[in-house]
Amino acid sequence: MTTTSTPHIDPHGVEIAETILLPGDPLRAKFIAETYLDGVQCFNEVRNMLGFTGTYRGKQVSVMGTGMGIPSISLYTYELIHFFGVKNLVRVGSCGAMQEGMDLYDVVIAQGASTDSNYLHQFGVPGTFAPLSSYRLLEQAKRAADERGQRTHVGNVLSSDVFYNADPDAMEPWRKLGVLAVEMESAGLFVNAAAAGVDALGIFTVSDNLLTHAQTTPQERQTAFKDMIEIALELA
Ligand SMILES: O=P(O)(O)O[C@H]1O[C@H](CO)[C@@H](O)[C@H]1O
Ligand SMILES: O=c1cc[nH]c(=O)[nH]1
Repeated sequence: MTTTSTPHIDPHGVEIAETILLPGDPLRAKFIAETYLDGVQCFNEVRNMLGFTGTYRGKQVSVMGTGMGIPSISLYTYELIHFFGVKNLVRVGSCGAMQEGMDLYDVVIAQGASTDSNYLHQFGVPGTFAPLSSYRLLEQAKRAADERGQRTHVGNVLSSDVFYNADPDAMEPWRKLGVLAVEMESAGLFVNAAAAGVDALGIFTVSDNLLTHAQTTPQERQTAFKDMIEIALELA
């Protein structure tokens, strides 16, 4: 790749790995880099959307914040894929669980991402496109989780444009269709990956339970999601 910078990413000569972990929170990206990677170099500070490259068990891997919502993750992943040659994009996020039997800190792996966003309309399909994760990455992540004895929920998530919904029952139709959890980015990531022929996955930690209203603290959202991060790093 010959690109040196884009409007939102300026790596100033630092390489970006083919595999990247993508938390919404740039401070979670910094935490992951400082906690798990060796030989870390910062590759992006534009808009404080911190990105880092290092090695994990000898393999090069990058990690970068995406911001919140489909518009934000979509522009960063478009640039990472089309200008910097990134091939495996693994979102590591928090989510709100909406099915019985899901506890705080459980790990959710997205097989697909339904959405209430208009982002997919630009692709002009004469129907509804189902944004799916990469089967290869999904299988690897599930295997890594099983080997750790980690309880996981695999299935559909909802990538919503709305965090504070005017309708208190807005999640009910999705819940009735078996959607496991709500977050705000994966459908944009998955359709960008599909359009470019690269691989993407979403792995989440349950930070909120929409049925019981239990929730984790802001500090925990930044640093306490160890299982999800360690599973994602197995994909490097
Ligand atoms: O923890 P992150 O990765 O930011 O993900 C979730 O948290 C944010 C909302 O608090 C949204 O970005 C949602 O998708
Ligand atoms: O309820 C939640 C929790 C995390 N992220 C979301 O988008 N919603």
